[in-house]
Amino acid sequence: MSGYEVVVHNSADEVAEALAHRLIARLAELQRDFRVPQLCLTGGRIATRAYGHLAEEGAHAAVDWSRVELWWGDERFVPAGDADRNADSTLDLLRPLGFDPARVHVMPSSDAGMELDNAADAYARELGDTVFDICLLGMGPDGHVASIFPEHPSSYAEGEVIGVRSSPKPPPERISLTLPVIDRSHEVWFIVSGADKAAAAKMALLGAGPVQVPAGGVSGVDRTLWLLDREAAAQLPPDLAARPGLS
Ligand SMILES: O=C(O)[C@H](O)[C@@H](O)[C@H](O)[C@H](O)COP(=O)(O)O
Repeated sequence: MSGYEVVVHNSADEVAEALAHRLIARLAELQRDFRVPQLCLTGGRIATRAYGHLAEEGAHAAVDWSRVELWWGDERFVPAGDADRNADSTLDLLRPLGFDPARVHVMPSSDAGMELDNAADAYARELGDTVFDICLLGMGPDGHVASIFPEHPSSYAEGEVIGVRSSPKPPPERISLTLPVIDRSHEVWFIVSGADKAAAAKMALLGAGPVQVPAGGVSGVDRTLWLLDREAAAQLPPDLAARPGLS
């Protein structure tokens, strides 16, 4: 288990740009070592902005996108094509990069012919013992990550992939990786923006437990990186946060 690094950017857009740049650099590095990087994506507004930057800048980068394996940390259990799906809009944005469909592991939609728990089990089988090189995570104002919510059965869940019911944030049914699977990632990168995240960021980084603040229960094996904007970092002790370029 790693300690964590905290980098504070001036704005949400700077966080999104920084994420895109870091992804390009790290994926290129992994490929130079002849690896097929395993990248786990997240939904949310800040991630979506970052994928926009990635699509623009990634086309000219030293990354062979057809040799990057894509996974998702969670998905809303709604029909394919529903505007609530994380993967559909992300793949639209990333289309210019030319990912290999065989390496794109989308979580099942609700119209795929499986009920929720079977769909979660199917994704667990697809995942097998995959270890993510990089797992991206947004964080909700309540400290939720993926679809693991505080004081909710999802925060106690065992296994690797779970069906989530009665999600405090709609839609109510979701599929999510569990904390143990996220924690076996080599690197976990949080991307967090906005004043409504400040209290949860503080609690997570100052050691709150995973049931109270799921984000606080997460760490990568080699690295746990928090990229925040100033608003989200507003309640952190001053000695905790580095400025960009220092890490
Ligand atoms: O499934 C969801 O309900 C959201 O995708 C959610 O988990 C999101 O990732 C975080 O709330 C951070 O999102 P923002 O980047 O939009 O703040």
